[in-house]
Amino acid sequence: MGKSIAINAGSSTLKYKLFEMPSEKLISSGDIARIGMPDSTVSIKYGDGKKYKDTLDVKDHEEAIKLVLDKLLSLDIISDYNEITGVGHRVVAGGEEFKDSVVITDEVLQKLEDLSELAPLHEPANILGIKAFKKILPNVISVAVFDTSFHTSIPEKNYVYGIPYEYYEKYGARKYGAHGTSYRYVSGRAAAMLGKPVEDLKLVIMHIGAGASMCAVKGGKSFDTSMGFTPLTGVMMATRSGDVDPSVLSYVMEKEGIDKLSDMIKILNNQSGLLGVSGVSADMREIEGVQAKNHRAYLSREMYKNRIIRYIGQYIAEMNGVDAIVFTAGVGENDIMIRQEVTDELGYFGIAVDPKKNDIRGEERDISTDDAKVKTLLIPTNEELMIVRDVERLKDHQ
Ligand SMILES: Nc1ncnc2c1ncn2[C@@H]1O[C@H](COP(=O)(O)OP(=O)(O)O)[C@@H](O)[C@H]1O
Ligand SMILES: CC(=O)OP(=O)(O)O
Ligand SMILES: [Mg+2]
Repeated sequence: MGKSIAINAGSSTLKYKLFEMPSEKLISSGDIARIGMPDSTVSIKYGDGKKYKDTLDVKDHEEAIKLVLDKLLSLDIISDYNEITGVGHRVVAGGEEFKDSVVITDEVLQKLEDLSELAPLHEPANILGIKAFKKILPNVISVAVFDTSFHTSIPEKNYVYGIPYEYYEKYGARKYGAHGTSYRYVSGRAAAMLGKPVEDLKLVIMHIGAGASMCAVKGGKSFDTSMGFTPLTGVMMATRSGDVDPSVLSYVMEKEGIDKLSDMIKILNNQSGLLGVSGVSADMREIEGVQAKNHRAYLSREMYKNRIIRYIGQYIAEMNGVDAIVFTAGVGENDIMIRQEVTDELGYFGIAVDPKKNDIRGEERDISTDDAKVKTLLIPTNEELMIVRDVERLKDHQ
């Protein structure tokens, strides 16, 4: 018996879950959201139904990690850090090196630092979390669980870019994808809900939050996904552009007098997407609050939806069929209107959502109409559960 904690640093959030292991009983969960934006929110659940909530400005992931470490003790969730006997970290990029979760040694940590370029918004925060917990718990097992692992099944034809092949061979310039731990969890739950073996299913999963991606899961394995070499491509996101013709970059750089391509890529990562198009906010809730009177906010939301619709069509074609589509992550789990509006465009495929069943947030449910040919499921993701399971698995193999 022991307690394992999973740390999940997203682009705008820091989430944790503390489990009693091996029973997988949830002891506490916490979510710091809107990191780097005004009025960040802190929400912690612990004890028997106790809740702690606060609104303050959390400027970066370093502050967020300090806050989590502080609250674990000050709210009496644990009385000593040493009660924690396993730590698992979400790490976004594993490159071609890490195909499975791994115990973090100094050598592994160095390799993660080297991979930072593959997930510039995430890997530095993931590494901060690893170091902060190593400092207070130097002798406790610490495991990295990679977003990219689930995507190692993607066939070559889907991960090689149409650029000179030597760039892949020499530098690993290929599609790696992200959100794989979420896709792993959600595809398992989808199969359970549909009462069929995952091996027999074709799924399109939409992990749409601040970071957003889509995955075609065929027979339980990732077949294609929308994020690329880094988590910048694919659908449009909170601050990330999604797919763009690369020629736009050099053209705009010349016009705007931007000298370095890395600066332009930063604009695509941090100042684009919902934020860049609307000029209002990166947060879908704020966009929805003003879209009726602000055309750019309305447009940004229309674009967000349209990119999702486009990829659903693409993945149904690529898999030559689909049994179910699944909504998950911040927007997917909570935004009733987005789910309705997206699926309303997909009637041709036999997809139809029942507005009554869809009137729900953050709970597992089949939201399709009774006669829908293709099911639409709402499945809250649980990356943290997959993370502590991997800690447990690797504990025995240390
Ligand atoms: N009720 C809601 N309606 C619409 N969007 C929401 C709602 N609740 C949360 N979101 C969106 O979810 C996003 C966060 O998604 P999440 O998956 O938790 O974060 P991250 O991508 O940082 O891991 C935020 O951008 C927020 O706008
Ligand atoms: C990879 C990625 O974009 O993650 P998140 O959605 O947690 O920001
Ligand atoms: Mg996330």
